[in-house]
Amino acid sequence: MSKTLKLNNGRDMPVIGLGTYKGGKETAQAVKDAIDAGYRHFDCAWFYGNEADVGEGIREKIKEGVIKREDVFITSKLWCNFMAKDKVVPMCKKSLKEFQLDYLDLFLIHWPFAFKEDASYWPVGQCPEAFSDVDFTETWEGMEECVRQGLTKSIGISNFNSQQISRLLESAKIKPVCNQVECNPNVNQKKLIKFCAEKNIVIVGYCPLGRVENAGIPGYPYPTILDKHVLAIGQKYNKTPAQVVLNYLVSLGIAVIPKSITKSRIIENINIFDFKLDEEDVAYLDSLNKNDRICHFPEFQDHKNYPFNIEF
Ligand SMILES: NC(=O)C1=CN([C@@H]2O[C@H](COP(=O)(O)OP(=O)(O)OC[C@H]3O[C@@H](n4cnc5c(N)ncnc54)[C@H](OP(=O)(O)O)[C@@H]3O)[C@@H](O)[C@H]2O)C=CC1
Ligand SMILES: O=C1CO[C@H](CO)[C@@H](O)[C@@H]1O
Repeated sequence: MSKTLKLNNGRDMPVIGLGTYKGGKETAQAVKDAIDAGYRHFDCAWFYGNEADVGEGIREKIKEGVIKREDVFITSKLWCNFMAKDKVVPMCKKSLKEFQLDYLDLFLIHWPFAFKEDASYWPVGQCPEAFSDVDFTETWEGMEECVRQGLTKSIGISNFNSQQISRLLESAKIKPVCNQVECNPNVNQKKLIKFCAEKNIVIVGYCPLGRVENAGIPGYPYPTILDKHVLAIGQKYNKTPAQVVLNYLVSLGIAVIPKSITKSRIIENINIFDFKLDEEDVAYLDSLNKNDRICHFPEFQDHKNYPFNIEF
């Protein structure tokens, strides 16, 4: 069973969650395998188009008597085309309908930048026409309304930089519990983790395994789970490179959401709490940091709320 992190509203978030992006038709089975393996945290988004599949897996395990709804922590996210204040509650309700659930545990603003509602959902080649001026401070008022209406227990942000977080905190009535950002040894986010910890905001690390299926594609950072030295570190503890990397990330005080639809890997990725890396191994993993992201999307860098034009 996964450990938990305490959120600033007193709720607990399991440290290991199952990522679900591109889980495809295997998603419901992966969710069920994950529940059997001890996962109680599922990371989803309207943009992934698989909330119905995740909901199906959860409901089947509830029906089998393995879990109750309150045992699992379910996250979804608001996509960039729906950031106008009056769109937030309807989009949250839409996600709940897909899941066939009564409430979410966590609802996130997926990205700080907004697209026009009628633009494509991934408007590459259509910028800046597709950019919307709607600011995330306006969106946040809609997120707060979701809490008031009981649609979600907690709200948070994703892909926000430190300046954007400070600006949001100036007007927020309900504080974000977390900031979900890319985190793996190529971009270990130590500065952002420290900044957020000072504000009692937890970091959830996405692409923790460096999205290994993209290895070798030009422009993608080389996934550190394929690094020969990381393999050797794993052999020392009788652990796989993925387990080494996940253990390292969790030791930074964050939650992680590795995605897998492969039962053996789903089990592998949660069995990371029974060893502690030696200082020299941590130092090696630290040395891999280059602030090099998989999800940096330079096509949106002229948007006023693009998050990666500053260091963190
Ligand atoms: N907020 C945001 O903007 C973003 C959020 N996310 C979230 O974070 C999650 C994780 O990120 P993601 O991009 O999926 O990438 P990950 O870093 O989790 O890598 C997933 C890949 O690693 C493979 N894999 C899983 N476990 C192992 C293992 N033990 N050994 C070797 N290979 C393994 C998977 O294969 P297989 O499935 O075939 O087993 C898959 O190809 C997403 O699914 C999504 O939920 C991701 C990106 C952006
Ligand atoms: O959550 C996500 C999954 O990955 C996508 C594409 O790489 C991202 O755009 C998105 O934020």
